[in-house]
Amino acid sequence: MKQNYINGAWVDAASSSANINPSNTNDIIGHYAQADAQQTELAIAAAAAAAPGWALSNIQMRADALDKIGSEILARKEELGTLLSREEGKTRPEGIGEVARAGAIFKFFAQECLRLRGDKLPSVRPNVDVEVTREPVGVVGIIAPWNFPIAIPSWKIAPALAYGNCVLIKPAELVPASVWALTEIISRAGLPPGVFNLVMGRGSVVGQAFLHDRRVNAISFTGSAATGAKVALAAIGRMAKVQIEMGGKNPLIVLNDADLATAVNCAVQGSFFSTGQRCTASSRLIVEKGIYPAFVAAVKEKLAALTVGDALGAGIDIGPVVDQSQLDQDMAYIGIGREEGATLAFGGERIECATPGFFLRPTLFTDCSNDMRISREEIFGPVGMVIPADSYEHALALANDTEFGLASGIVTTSLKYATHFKRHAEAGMVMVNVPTAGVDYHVPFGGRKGSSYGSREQGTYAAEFFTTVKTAYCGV
Ligand SMILES: NC(=O)C1=CN([C@@H]2O[C@H](COP(=O)(O)OP(=O)(O)OC[C@H]3O[C@@H](n4cnc5c(N)ncnc54)[C@H](OP(=O)(O)O)[C@@H]3O)[C@@H](O)[C@H]2O)C=CC1
Ligand SMILES: O=C(O)CCC(=O)C(=O)O
Repeated sequence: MKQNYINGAWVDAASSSANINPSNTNDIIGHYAQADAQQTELAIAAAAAAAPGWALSNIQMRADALDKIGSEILARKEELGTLLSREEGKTRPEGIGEVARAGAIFKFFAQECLRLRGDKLPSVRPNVDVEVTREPVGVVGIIAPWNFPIAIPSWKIAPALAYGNCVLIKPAELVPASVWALTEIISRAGLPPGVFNLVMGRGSVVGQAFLHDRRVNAISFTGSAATGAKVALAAIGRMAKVQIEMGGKNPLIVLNDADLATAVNCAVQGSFFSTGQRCTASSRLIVEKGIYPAFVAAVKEKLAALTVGDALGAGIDIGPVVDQSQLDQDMAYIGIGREEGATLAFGGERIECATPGFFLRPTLFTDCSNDMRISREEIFGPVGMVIPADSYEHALALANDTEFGLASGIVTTSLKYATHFKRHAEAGMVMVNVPTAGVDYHVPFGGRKGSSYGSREQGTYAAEFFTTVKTAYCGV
């Protein structure tokens, strides 16, 4: 059994769960510990005990530890990327790319340790000094999803540690191996016991314990909108700091003046790569009527040339869906699209490969309307849909007509429309002539409306969540 890591020690749990390769369900990657409520309580107690000391720890020591972690991740990116692809199903190049991103994130936050800033200001009163400083929040409970098994945990863990917080992390049950491997690296970085704790187990047990224990000062969650709403309510109910990243129904507008190759590349990458299992996926392609026929024909041609198969295979463009339940959800939405009257222009069926896995042909619906369920609800699979638009103004109105607001993209050669779109797209991240998915690691990540709640993740903006502001007045 791969153990949990609590208070600086590897510990067995009462039970374990099998981690299964979605490309080949005969391949069991390993058995991973499942903490119960009692073990989770021990982890919370360890983190709470370590917090006061870690909050005052030397910033050079924190920077060195994070830098060491980042270096080892980068040095082992091929091995760790292979493991990631084996457990999650994105292709090996995508897995290696994600691991490299995780390494870069640790190195970025290693430097951020050294850049903690404050303000010293004159007071409006005579003979008084005012100082504004940032302090750690304390213990941070991290609840992670399955679709980015190492990048999302890293962009929560690295800033938490950099700003002097203790960490409790619960990876998604479907993908414990990447965070376990990351923990093994962190365990050798010289952090005091209790500063970093891995608590693998069920959301309903471990996640719930984080949410309801007052010693956990902040909760950083990424996952579905349904779970996110429950997490937010529980955290706010006891006044814990909370940051929630959820889904999207991200539009990509293609205008008549777009470069066709750029439009097709953005659409195919954004909608179908990583098996469409990205919250930033382009799940609504809103296409102006003048370019619509050429665009649909070119996307279909590109989809026909893609190879679906074992995530670890050479030359594979699209790996499997993550598990049976996600595959069932994708197939159910394909059925819904047909019933709603959308045209099934490509795919729509499972694929048999050499190994038993959850393979689905990339699927394209055309002639969709924005009020169909497939245009409003997040599918989270390799299913794209094309919605015709009469004009730029019509396309923008359709793009903004959604419950979500994570990413929003446009493909155009017009500076006027690009500039207008950047200003008027109701989303946290706006993309012009680049795919909606695939973001930088050093700038803020997050959305609006039903996609996100709380302050932004990543880049220097992460300090907002992982620190708390103190204003000190001093009579002189
Ligand atoms: N905006 C963003 O940044 C991102 C959003 N997502 C969204 O995440 C979803 C896919 O991820 P998925 O893992 O299925 O999402 P879930 O919401 O099902 O799970 C996310 C995490 O929450 C845990 N959890 C489940 N129930 C509870 C609970 N009652 N209390 C506390 N924790 C709980 C899960 O644990 P368990 O291990 O038991 O499943 C998992 O670790 C998609 O909808 C996608 O859009 C994904 C990535 C990024
Ligand atoms: O698009 C990206 O690079 C990151 C997206 C992400 O975090 C997600 O889809 O869960």
